[in-house]
Amino acid sequence: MKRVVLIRHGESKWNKENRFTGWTDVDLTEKGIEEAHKAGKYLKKEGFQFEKAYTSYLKRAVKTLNVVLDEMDLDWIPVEKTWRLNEKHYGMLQGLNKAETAEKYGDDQVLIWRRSYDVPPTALAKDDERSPFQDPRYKDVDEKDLPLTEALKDTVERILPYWNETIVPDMKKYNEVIVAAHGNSLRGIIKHLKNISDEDIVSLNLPTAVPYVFEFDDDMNLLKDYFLGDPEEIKKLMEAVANQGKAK
Ligand SMILES: O=C(O)[C@H](O)COP(=O)(O)O
Repeated sequence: MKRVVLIRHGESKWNKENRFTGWTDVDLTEKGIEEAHKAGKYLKKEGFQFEKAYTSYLKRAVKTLNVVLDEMDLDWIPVEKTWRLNEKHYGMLQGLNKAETAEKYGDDQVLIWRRSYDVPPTALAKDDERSPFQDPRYKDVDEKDLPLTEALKDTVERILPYWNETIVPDMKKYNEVIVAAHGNSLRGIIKHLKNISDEDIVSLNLPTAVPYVFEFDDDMNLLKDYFLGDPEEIKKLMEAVANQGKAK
């Protein structure tokens, strides 16, 4: 059996302030670091032995992964970073408060921007200081691949080549790997793995730093998936994420 664990980063400073983050590189809060420690302890207790890890170019995911691996005494395993696992790019919404945006444009519009499969927020200008075109970390990315905004569909389109061409082939030699990424980039992977419809993916909300385990047979056919943790608590955390985009 093969196992891939997906984990969203711990609480970030902008999660705490309820701001759209996307590709903005914000740090974890103390609570976020604690959440990552808790996840690492849990994974260790359950006997996971990751052989490789994958994460994004954004520090909230990188640092979460480091804390998890440290808790598991697995600091030494190979870690591959890729821009393809970055969060969905939130365009002009990046930096805005989600509840205030809902007060201004309505809960329904914010739900479309956050969760619809194919409607992106307004794009950033290429020369906006927040644009990835202005950020040296993306200098090796083909310009045609760099987003100025994204719907989940666009996020899925840039993640799937990485899933299919890097992670799946790696699973020929590894039995257990971990992917530390973001709410929406992971929703994209989960949509693909579980064949979730464009309509049903709207209601999937991932809590921060809760390990989500996917078990596969040797041919990478999905056998089962489950969160590690108390189901009631996880349900409450998911509802809280959903409510972040509602007017107060
Ligand atoms: O980019 C963000 O703001 C968060 O990582 C995910 O936000 P969402 O739950 O509003 O999509």
